[in-house]
Amino acid sequence: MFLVDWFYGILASFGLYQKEAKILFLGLDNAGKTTLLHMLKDERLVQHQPTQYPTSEDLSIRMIKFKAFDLGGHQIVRRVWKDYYAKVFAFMYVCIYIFSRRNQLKN
Ligand SMILES: Nc1nc2c(ncn2[C@@H]2O[C@H](COP(=O)(O)OP(=O)(O)OP(=O)(O)O)[C@@H](O)[C@H]2O)c(=O)[nH]1
Ligand SMILES: [Mg+2]
Repeated sequence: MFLVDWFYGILASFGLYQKEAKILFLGLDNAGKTTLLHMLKDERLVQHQPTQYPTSEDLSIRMIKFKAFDLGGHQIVRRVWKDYYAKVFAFMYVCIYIFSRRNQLKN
C-alpha cells in the first residue's frame, strides 16, 4: 500500500531499524491522525470517534518497530501533549487541506 510504503521510507531514511522509537501523532482535531495510524496498523480505512484520551499502539512495518502515540487534537487534550515530549524520536504532524469550491473558482 502506498501509505505504508511512504511511511516506511521516511522511517528507514532516519535509520530506524531495531530502535523501537517513540513517535507522536500530533495535529488539530479532525486532521486525520487516528485514521492514519490505523491505516498504518491494519491497512484498512475505518471511521473513528474523536480521540478523548491519549492512546498508544505498537506498530511494526517490515523491519521497523515503533510506538505510535495518538494524543488527540481537541483544545483540552492538546494541553497534555507536552507530557509526552520526552525521548521522542519523531513528531508526525498531520494537517488537513480542504480544497473548497471557493478555492477552485479562484484558481
Ligand atoms: N478525505 C479524507 N478524509 C479523511 C482522511 N483522513 C481522515 N479523514 C476523515 O477525517 C475525519 C477525522 O479523522 P480522524 O482520524 O478521526 O481525525 P483525528 O485527527 O484523529 O481527530 P481527533 O481525534 O479529534 O484529534 C474522519 O471523518 C475521517 O474519515 C483523508 O486522508 N482523506
Ligand atoms: Mg483521533
